[in-house]
Parts: sequence; C-alpha cells; structure tokens
Amino acid sequence: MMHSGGAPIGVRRMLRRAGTSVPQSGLTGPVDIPDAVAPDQPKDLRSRWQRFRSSAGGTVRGLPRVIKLAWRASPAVTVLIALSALISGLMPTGTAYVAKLLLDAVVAAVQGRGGTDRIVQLAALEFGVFTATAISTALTNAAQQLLQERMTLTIRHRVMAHASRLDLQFFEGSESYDQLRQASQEAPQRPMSMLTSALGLVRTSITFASMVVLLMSVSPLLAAVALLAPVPAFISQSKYGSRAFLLTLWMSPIRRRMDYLNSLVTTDTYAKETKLFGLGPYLVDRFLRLGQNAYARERKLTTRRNFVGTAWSLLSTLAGSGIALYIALEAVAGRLTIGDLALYTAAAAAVQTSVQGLFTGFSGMYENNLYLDTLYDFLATEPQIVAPAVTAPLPEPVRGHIEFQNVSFRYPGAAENAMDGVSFEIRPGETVAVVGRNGAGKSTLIKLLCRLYDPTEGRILLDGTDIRKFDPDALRSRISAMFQDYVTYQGTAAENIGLGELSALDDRPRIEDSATRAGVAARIARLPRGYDSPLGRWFDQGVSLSGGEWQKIALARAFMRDAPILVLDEPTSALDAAAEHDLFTRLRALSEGRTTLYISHRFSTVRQAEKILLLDRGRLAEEGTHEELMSQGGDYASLFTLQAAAYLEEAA
Ligand SMILES: Nc1ncnc2c1ncn2[C@@H]1O[C@H](COP(=O)(O)OP(=O)(O)OP(=O)(O)O)[C@@H](O)[C@H]1O
Repeated sequence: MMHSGGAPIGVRRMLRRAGTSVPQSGLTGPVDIPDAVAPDQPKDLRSRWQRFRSSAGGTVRGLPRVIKLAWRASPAVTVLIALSALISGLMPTGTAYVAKLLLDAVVAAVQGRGGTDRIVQLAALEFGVFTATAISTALTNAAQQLLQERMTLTIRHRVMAHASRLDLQFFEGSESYDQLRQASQEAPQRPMSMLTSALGLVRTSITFASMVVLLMSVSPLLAAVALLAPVPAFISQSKYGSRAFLLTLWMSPIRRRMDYLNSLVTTDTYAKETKLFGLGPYLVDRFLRLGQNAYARERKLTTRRNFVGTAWSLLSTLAGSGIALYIALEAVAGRLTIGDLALYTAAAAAVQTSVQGLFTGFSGMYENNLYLDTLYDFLATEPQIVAPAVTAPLPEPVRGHIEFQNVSFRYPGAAENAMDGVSFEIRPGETVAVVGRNGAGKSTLIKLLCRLYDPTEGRILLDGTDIRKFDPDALRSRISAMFQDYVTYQGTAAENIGLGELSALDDRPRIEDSATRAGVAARIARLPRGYDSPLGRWFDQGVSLSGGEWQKIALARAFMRDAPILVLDEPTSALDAAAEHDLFTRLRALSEGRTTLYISHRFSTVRQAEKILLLDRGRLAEEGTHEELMSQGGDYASLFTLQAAAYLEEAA
C-alpha cells in the first residue's frame, strides 16, 4: 500500500480502503476511484481535537530527525537558513513600522510640526530595512538550494547503501518493493520540503507575533480583531486542504496505473506485442479514462475549495474592511494618526497572510512527514540473512559437498510451500541436473543454495556445515551462478563478462578465457571494437545482441569466478541447438573439479548429468542417473519419452 508507512491510523485505514476498491491489475476493470470522504470517525469536538493532536504531535516529532539530517549535511548552511528565517520573519513588521513612522513624520512636516531631517533619516532607515530583506531573501534561497542538493545526495546515498544490504525477499515482495521505490524516488526531496515548511512556519509565526505586538501598541481591540478576522478562512482552508491531501494520496495508485499504461505504449521492448495484438488504442483509451476520472474528482474538490473557501474568506475581508473604516474615521477624528491607519492596513494584511502561511506550512509538514515515515520505515528494515555473531570459517578449500536435509520453504505470504521436505546429497565435483515441470521449485532450490532465502524448515549443509553458520557474502563468493533472468548490463563486452569477478574486471586474458568457455569469443571478435564494444542500445554506438548471444555473455560472466560450486539456471534456454550441444559437450571440462548444478528442460542435455533430481510441486519425486530413472519408468521416463518422441516424429 502506498504512502501508508507511518501515517496516522485514520489515514492508513482510508488508504487501505482505497487500495481494495481499486482494481489490482490496472489493465482491466473499473477506472473509478472512491470518494475522498473521511472514514466513519466520531465527529464530536473531543475526538476531532484528539485526532488533530495526534497528527500534529506526529508531525512535530518528525521535525528533529530532519534537523539532524540537515545538520549532518551542512551545519553552516543550517545555521544560516535558521538565521535568515528569523530575520525575514521580522522584516514585514519592521517595514510596516518604519512606513508608519515615515507617514506620521510626513504629516507632521505638512502640518508644520516637524522638519525634513527626520523624514530623510526615516527614508534611510526604510532603505536599510528593504536592503536587509533583499539580502536575507537571497541568502535563504541560496542556502535552501545548497542544502537541498546536499540532503538529497545524503538520502539517496543512504537509501542506495541500505537497499544493497537488503534480502532478495524485500525485492520480490510487492509491498516492500513499493516502499523501496518510494524511498528512492519520492523521499529524497522530502526532508528539505519539510525543513522549508518548518522554517516558513517559524518565519510566519514571528511575523504574526510581532505584528500582533505592534498592533497592541496601537490598539488592543484592533489586535484582537486582526487576530480573529482570519479564523473563518483558516477553518475552510484546513478542511479543504486536508481533503486535497487525501485525494492526492488516493489517486496515487491511479497515477501509477496510468504510468504503467504509458510505459506499455512508449517502451521499445513492449512495442512489438502492442502492435501485433493491436493493444495501442485500448491502452491509450484506458489511460485517458483513468485520467479523466481522476480529473473529475479533482475538479469537484478544487472548485468547491475555491468557491466555498472564498465565501469564508469574504467574512474575514468584511471584518477587516469594517475595521479599516473604523480606523479611518478615528484618524479623521484625530484619535489615531495616518501612520496608525497605514500600519493597521499593512498589519491586517500580514496577519491574514501569515494565518494562511501557518496553515500551509503545517499541512506541508504533515504531508512531508508521511513520506518521511515511509523513508524511515524503509531504513529501519534490517536484512534477515546476515552473518551470525560467530561465523564458521569457510573450509579452505571448499570441496563442494552439498546436502539438503528435509528442506521446506514457503515464500513470505504464499499459500503453499515451494519446497517440501526435500533431502538429497551432491558429492564434491559431481554434476547434477534438476528437472521438473514449471513451478516445481527448481529455481527456488538454487535460491536456497545461494542463501538468497533461508529454508523455513530443515537445513542445507556445505562440506558438513549448515550454510547459515557462514558469512553469506563469503558463501556466495564461492558460488558461480547464472540465473534464469540474467542481467544484460549496458556496458562493454569486457565489462559485461568481468563483472562476474569484480577484482578481475581489468584482467583481459581471464575475460577472454571466460568468453571462450561460454562459446561467445568468436562473436565478440566480430564486434566493431571487440571487447571494448558497448552492448545494448542505451548508449551511443551500442551493439544489439540476439537473445542467445546475450545468454552466452551471461554464461561467460558466471565462468569468470573460479568457484568450487557452479550453478546454472536454464543456461541454454536461448541457445541454438548447435551452441547448446557445444556447451554441454564441454560442460564436463568446464565443471572440472567443481560441483555443478544445472536446471534444464531439455532432456537430451539432462541425460549427461551424473545425477538427476526430479522435482514435483516442491517435492523430490525421483533421483538417480538417466539409466536408473528410465528403468524406474516414472515421471522422468515419461517426460523424456514425450520429448524424444516429439523429435523422432519430426525426424520421421
Ligand atoms: N518471489 C516469489 N514469491 C512467491 N512465490 C514465488 C516466488 N518465486 C516463485 N514462487 C512460487 O514458487 C513456486 C516455485 O517456483 P520456481 O521459480 O522455483 O519454479 P521453477 O521450477 O523454477 O519453474 P520454471 O520451470 O517455470 O522456471 C511457484 O509456484 C511460484 O509461483
């Protein structure tokens, strides 16, 4: 669920509801979004007050961590920003007061009660105040921009560093992945917005307080009226402001669906299917309907907010104008000066703006704080697959004896086990093939072996020690792997291969050797700049490779590491028959001295393995050599015969 991180319970509940009523897939189903009405919460004054206190309390509590962040980013700039907020808070009051003094001096001079000297002095003072205002504004802007850059960098760095430590589980779960996206895309700007809102609040509070004090000196009654007049406007602002915020939150799933539809139509990899299936007009139309729907909601709120909001603020204006008239009459009667009149006008306007400013500042802080809660929740998530307090040293050398003992595993949130009581043993140096229907648990087995997940039950031993006793990084460094969904890096051919062993990134002979082993050396030799040719289309002069060529590059990357365990998940799924045959005839040599585990759907290659494991819905159904399994006449035999028959039929 988006945005629900540390939001107050009420907001969370609303969001959850919004989530359930919005279609999950985004491709079909209704495009409607629920109304932004408040949930059934008690509406009496006391509960309202309590709700206000809890959200205000949360917001204020969020502030110290932002200040800490700013301080860490740059103490000097933080102090500068705080100082300039103080100064610019006092400036409107200073300006109004000097203007009053100036006007009074002018009137006195006109009436022959004073000289021009005082006018010149006051004009100079006014110039000073204006200059100070301009300088403090410039300082604030510069400091804010600088701090923004520094803080964004700090946070993006922290998010990235933290993400690199997190378990695979975090990336494979939709909720946690959502949290990660938000933390890395939306949150980095938020602390500065929070700080800006908070400083705005401080500045307007200072203006507000100093103006009220100044008005008190003219007339306590006026001060009271100036204070009370903006109240109706304030109430309507707060009502519609919070609704607008809720609407924005409610619309975020809709926005994400719109972004997804947009990407389906505008991304190169989707273009083929979109065209062939004629999906373009459907997707475009759906995008438009979602957008129009969201717009309709927004229009309703915006219109109401502005019209009703204006009606309320007219009340404030009416009160303000009444008072202005009263003061004008008092000035005519000589009980107040012209300067007092000017002061009141300036002060009333300033007080009204600051009341609005207070509200905007506070609601901005509230909103930013919700995002920050998500960020901090994310940063507080700790990986669970970590080195134990006392790690067992990896055997030197690792022999590659692997044992699964009654291993069961269920993905978090899944309804059934992906692996169920699986036990088997692989001797050092053995080559083992894992087969089974789609979804049988083959890739899961590999993820468990690489300790990307921990078994829910049972244990996995490497050379007799439970792999949970090792440091996971050390364990992984002893495994070479190619996954089903291998990465195509937008880099040169050499980099694409060298990344398999970071320390050997510049070791060209080793990279070339890996390429030869993966059967891709000849293709690289034909690239315009050989190993230095950029691959992929993201950058200039990048060469597009075919699916099979990419797979060979990924294989070469796996061969970079001189590790005692080699794990290949469907290593030949994209290879042509000749390349596949070539790889498997060489696999013995390639896996010389290593324990090798590979997954394949092609039984012609599987039969060469020294041992075959057949998984069926998470269970180990059959185990043995090709000959043994064939003579058992079980599932393996029938699958093998099925595939062989298909080939033979075609040959006949
Ligand atoms: N990240 C995940 N979260 C939840 N369930 C998952 C996850 N990955 C896989 N599964 C489920 O676990 C089961 C086993 O998946 P696995 O990927 O191990 O199958 P496989 O045998 O490798 O299949 P294939 O031959 O299609 O590659 C499947 O039912 C799948 O839906």
